[in-house]
Amino acid sequence: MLKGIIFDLDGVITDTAEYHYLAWKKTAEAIGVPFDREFNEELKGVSRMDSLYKILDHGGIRGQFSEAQVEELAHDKNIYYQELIKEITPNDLLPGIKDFLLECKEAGLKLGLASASKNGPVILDRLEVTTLFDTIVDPGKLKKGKPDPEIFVKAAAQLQLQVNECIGVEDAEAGIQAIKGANMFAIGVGTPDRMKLADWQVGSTTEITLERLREKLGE
Ligand SMILES: O=P(O)(O)OC[C@H]1O[C@@H](O)[C@H](O)[C@@H](O)[C@@H]1O
Ligand SMILES: [Mg+2]
Repeated sequence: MLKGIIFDLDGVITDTAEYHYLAWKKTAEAIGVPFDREFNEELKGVSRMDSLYKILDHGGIRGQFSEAQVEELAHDKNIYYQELIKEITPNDLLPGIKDFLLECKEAGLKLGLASASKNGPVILDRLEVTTLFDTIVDPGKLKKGKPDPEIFVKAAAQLQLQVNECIGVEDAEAGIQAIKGANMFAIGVGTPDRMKLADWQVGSTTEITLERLREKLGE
């Protein structure tokens, strides 16, 4: 029986996925690595350092950078990103998502956040939805990032629920793999070709309601 819902943040609750894209594009192009939306899909859900290594590998230039230089590039990306998220307000919540969160709370479901982003708590505050979440997984304490299921398994444990009592919501292919790896039902926000592994694919967050979810779960 459904008792908890575990959400990704970027691209599910707010459109910060676009800001990550812009900040990575600026970082990649500054070091001569071509960067487009197609390649960006591979970075969705992936931690800051792992994303940067993917970019360096994509350009075939990983060997040219010392560890300290890589740290500096990651730091620069985060500065660009933090500049972009400065002006976030509750108006930046993706359509329908606040209603869904409230609906779930009213139904007594527990809500968790499973985002790889270290900026997650600040963004939730700016969106004024922090108090709706019963738990937030600290991405700094994970051994493995998405697509590993660890973050979703941990979120369920923090909610004091079994994995089969929880479902996950994601917009990244790596995120859907993580949810499925945790043996949970996955809602995928995105195009059918990218959300192939999802149990329920939606093109927009407006399509997600508790009634429809219960129908999909057969409850
Ligand atoms: O750099 P941050 O804010 O810690 O975010 C890490 C990752 O967080 C994920 O939620 C995003 O999908 C990734 O694009 C991002 O790289
Ligand atoms: Mg995401």
